[in-house]
Amino acid sequence: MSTAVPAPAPSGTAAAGPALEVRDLTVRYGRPVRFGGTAKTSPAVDGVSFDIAPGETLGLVGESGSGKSTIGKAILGLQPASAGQVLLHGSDITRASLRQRRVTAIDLRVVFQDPYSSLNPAQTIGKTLTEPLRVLRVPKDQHRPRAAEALAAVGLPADAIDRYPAQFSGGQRQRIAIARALVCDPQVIVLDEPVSSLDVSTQAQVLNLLADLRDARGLALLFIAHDLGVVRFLAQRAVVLYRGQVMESGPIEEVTQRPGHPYTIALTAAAPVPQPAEQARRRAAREALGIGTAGATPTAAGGCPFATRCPLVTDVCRTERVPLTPAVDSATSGAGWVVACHHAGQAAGMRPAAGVSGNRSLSDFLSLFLWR
Ligand SMILES: Nc1ncnc2c1ncn2[C@@H]1O[C@H](COP(=O)(O)OP(=O)(O)OP(=O)(O)O)[C@@H](O)[C@H]1O
Repeated sequence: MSTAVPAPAPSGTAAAGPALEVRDLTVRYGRPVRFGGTAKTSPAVDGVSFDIAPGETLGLVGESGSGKSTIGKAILGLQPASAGQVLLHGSDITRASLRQRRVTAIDLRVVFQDPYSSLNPAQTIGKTLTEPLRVLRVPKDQHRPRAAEALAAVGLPADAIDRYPAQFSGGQRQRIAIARALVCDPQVIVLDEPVSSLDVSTQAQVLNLLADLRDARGLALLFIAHDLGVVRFLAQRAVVLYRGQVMESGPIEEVTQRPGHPYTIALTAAAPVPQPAEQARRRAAREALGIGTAGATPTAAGGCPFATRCPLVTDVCRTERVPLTPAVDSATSGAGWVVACHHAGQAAGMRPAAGVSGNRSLSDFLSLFLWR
């Protein structure tokens, strides 16, 4: 069971509740039959809770296989939840019928990682953008003006509407995918690794665009990524996942600058920094941390999932899962900062000197990647 991490009220919307809430979400894929019986698979997502306020970005971060996309799919109704709830503006949409999903699809949109496979090459951009409007039965005379408005919002020329995906670069295609999400005028967008397939300078431009759109429209963004440095650029808060469980969660400054869980510390040490000497120092520090490889055997059910890789592991970690509890420094810093570690006090001593790079401007973001 995890602790919900409340979203701070953004300025001007103090009375508004969260746009999106995920409560104790558990997702299990399939149940393989072995030797004539049923074997329960371990859940891909295990008791995850968070919420996102209007105008806020929550970063969902973790290495491959940690369950990030599964959470995104469960929110969108593409993968059934085994337990828990998803609420959109307070309404439970966890088990919404297709008909109900048609209504929530106006408010809840998605942008996927790969702008090459997510756009139909045989359709004009106009047709792609107006498709959700047709499905949502928006009056036809509004289709073209709304598509044009969405293209303008993402900085593409008006004549893009009659062109085909092949006529655009990867970054422009991702802008088109964002325009397709915006055309319904949504309040929540799930961004599943939206910049991972783009080159570095294009990544920065798309992240800047997303920040501008969020601020101008009060969008709630769930930003799924494996890289804490990228998450830091856009998110106000972060949830760190490992094997489907929340290891740490809280304000982005705390999670990236003073991580409290050994797993977050490992992710932080893996994030790039713009100074080569510091990058080399971190590489050495990372090796000295003695954190095992990503493919390590999972811990037996009931213990901390990170126990087989953790340099601080003791017997209790192998048998008892610790609930999310306020981080060691949380009395003096951001509210809602929680860590699931038996040895969080000791873990603080493993932190790299400067956390993830504090750079947030476009040029600093670019320099961050030059030293990768
Ligand atoms: N359709 C599926 N059937 C069975 N298992 C699945 C399926 N999709 C994902 N999984 C498993 O669920 C777990 C979480 O996968 P998920 O794709 O959500 O992780 P992720 O953090 O998004 O990883 P990545 O960054 O590589 O996309 C993994 O162990 C994965 O193998």
